[in-house]
Amino acid sequence: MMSSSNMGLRFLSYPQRNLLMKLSSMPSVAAIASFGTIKRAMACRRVRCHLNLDDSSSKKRQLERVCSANSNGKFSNKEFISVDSRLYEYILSNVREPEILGQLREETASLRGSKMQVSPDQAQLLAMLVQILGAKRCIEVGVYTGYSSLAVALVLPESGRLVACERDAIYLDVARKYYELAGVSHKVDVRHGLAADTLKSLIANGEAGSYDFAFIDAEKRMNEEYFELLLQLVRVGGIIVIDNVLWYGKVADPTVNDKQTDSIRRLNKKIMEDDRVGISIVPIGDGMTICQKR
Ligand SMILES: C[S@@+](CC[C@H](N)C(=O)[O-])C[C@H]1O[C@@H](n2cnc3c(N)ncnc32)[C@H](O)[C@@H]1O
Repeated sequence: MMSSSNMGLRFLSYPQRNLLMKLSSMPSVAAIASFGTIKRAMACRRVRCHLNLDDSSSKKRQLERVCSANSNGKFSNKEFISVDSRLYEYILSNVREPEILGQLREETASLRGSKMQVSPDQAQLLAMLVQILGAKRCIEVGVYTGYSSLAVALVLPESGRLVACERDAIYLDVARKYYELAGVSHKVDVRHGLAADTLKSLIANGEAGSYDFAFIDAEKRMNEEYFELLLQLVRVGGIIVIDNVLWYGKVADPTVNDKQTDSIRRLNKKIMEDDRVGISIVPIGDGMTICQKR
């Protein structure tokens, strides 16, 4: 049996668990706050903090977690925390993950691309947003094996509908199996094909302005197109969530200029300047932007 302090580890496969334990023993690794990105956390840059090297190691660790945003005094030296592996484990141990989602996560862990899955804390946030909105009509772009879509479908009312867009049929087989097991198949309208085509067909079908909630989590270079199409499909007051907006921290690193990073940066800037939506970047997982249509 797992001790309560290790409860968060139940979310991890054995290789990930081992990796996390290694990370825990490395005092200055700022593990990125994502279940799906623990491997990448090994390469994660240290967060620069004001450290007193004479302090005890526990005090040092505390200071490492509390950092100061001190860019030209613009943000009044506001303090914030970085999530290391121990703190992230604590967060995971406080996530209420439905049993069926846990089973899907375990099954997915052995599949190619399992790191693409959103983390349990992210799925919990998506489900909560759907509930706060009282959403009935939702869209997901990028289903993979169905973890985030199942989290949403589980909290939709019986009359609710989730249009689930995915181009890879093999992943959809797993997703469909879990929709069945969870008893939510009737709420999920699976669309196998390119997501942009599906979104355009919904618009052509007169469904613009009729959706409450959308989640974008597919090919990052397509995000701008997905965002524009979804902005047509979502009603005023509805929400669009975009995943991976921090891109493992690369968006803030001026030395990184690959196409994917550039496209994520460009969209972040565009959305920041876009009066059509209210916005909030939430540093959960690999970063999510919550946009509310005005
Ligand atoms: C990051 S994964 C989605 C993870 C999922 N939201 C979850 O939490 O389990 C991205 C998925 O988008 C799919 N995808 C990528 N490009 C796509 C496209 N143009 N149309 C539809 N699906 C696409 C991929 O096949 C992959 O399964």
